[in-house]
Amino acid sequence: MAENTFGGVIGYALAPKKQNSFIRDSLLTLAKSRGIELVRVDSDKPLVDQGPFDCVLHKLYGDDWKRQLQEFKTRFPNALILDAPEAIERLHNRISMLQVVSELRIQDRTDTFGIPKQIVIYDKATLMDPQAWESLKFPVIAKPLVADGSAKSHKMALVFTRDVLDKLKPPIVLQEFVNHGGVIFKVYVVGEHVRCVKRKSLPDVSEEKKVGVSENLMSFSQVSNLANHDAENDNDGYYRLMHLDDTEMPPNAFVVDIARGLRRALKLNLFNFDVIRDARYGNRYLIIDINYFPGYAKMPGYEAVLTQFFCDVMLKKEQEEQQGEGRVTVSTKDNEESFQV
Ligand SMILES: Nc1ncnc2c1ncn2[C@@H]1O[C@H](COP(=O)(O)OP(=O)(O)OP(=O)(O)O)[C@@H](O)[C@H]1O
Ligand SMILES: O=P(O)(O)O[C@H]1[C@H](O)[C@@H](O)[C@H](OP(=O)(O)O)[C@@H](OP(=O)(O)O)[C@H]1O
Ligand SMILES: [Mg+2]
Ligand SMILES: [Mg+2]
Repeated sequence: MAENTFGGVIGYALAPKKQNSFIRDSLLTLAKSRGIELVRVDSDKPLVDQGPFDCVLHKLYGDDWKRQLQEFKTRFPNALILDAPEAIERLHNRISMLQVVSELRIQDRTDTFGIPKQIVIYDKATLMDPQAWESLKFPVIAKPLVADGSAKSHKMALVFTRDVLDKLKPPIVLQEFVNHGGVIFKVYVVGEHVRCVKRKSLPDVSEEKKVGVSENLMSFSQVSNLANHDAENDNDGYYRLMHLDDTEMPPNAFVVDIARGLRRALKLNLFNFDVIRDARYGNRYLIIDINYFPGYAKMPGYEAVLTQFFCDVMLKKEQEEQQGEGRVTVSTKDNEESFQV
């Protein structure tokens, strides 16, 4: 969208860690130069008593926060909430999160996409029932069903054999581990903007390893965040070893189509998704994770991307108000509201 002059005030409500990484002076300055003021929401005070805000940008959890957003929306119907809590909640469960992928219809003759085979286990009894997982091929990754941003929700285990399943704590998702050359693609979405970057992932598991592992369960957490891997900052040689540099990116148009499809289906503006390329095929891509409001500051030039997005949001809000619709949100389901530029 072309540069516009519609500025506004955006209240941000973020956990301290997210605030530290996202709210940088470089972002504040650039946004300000385009008429966007970013103001911290004080979580010790009621949201309705703060502002006025044209928009509330948030990543906080819990019923009290949801109630506060609802109250704010009732009091200030023209204010935007980015994004709608009901839409975000879909990403808090690793099953509903990926269900949306199967709803996407994208025309591409060479590349295909989907999700790895997975099952959900709610209790120990089912976990110990061989029938429950007989359709799965090992190794599998055990992921907590809940993906609510807690440290616990990122604790995963690579499970090589069935006999260690009893060590897992349901509710979990068991997802087939797919070899993908040790490199993951992270696709950042900010409204219409889509950016794909390469990151470190788990290394492939060889056929020998599948049968002869000494450790049948390997725990890990946030592997793609472990270090900043780029060619210049390759302290442990991973970049060179895993050929991160040589790894071909997925076709950009294909990635953009998936991103836009997901955005529409999820009714979200701010998210990223993790994609791996199935090493068995080379043109088959699997979406394994979708995250609300990810670490945008890790995206090169995030200040310009976010600032443009804020301007686009303000422009669209202004246009819709001028059209006299009064309401700028698009109603979807009962109680669910979303806004997309
Ligand atoms: N099915 C799979 N096959 C191969 N590797 C996988 C698979 N699922 C996950 N991984 C690896 O495990 C890592 C963590 O998985 P996932 O992205 O689901 O967890 P997460 O904690 O939600 O991550 P994030 O920090 O991105 O939120 C991935 O980045 C990838 O390296
Ligand atoms: O703490 P939760 O709510 O789970 O969110 C995390 C996401 O799951 C991760 O995907 C973010 O890291 P990436 O931007 O590298 O995906 C990660 O980014 P951060 O560590 O920079 O904040 C978080 O946003
Ligand atoms: Mg992930
Ligand atoms: Mg995640």
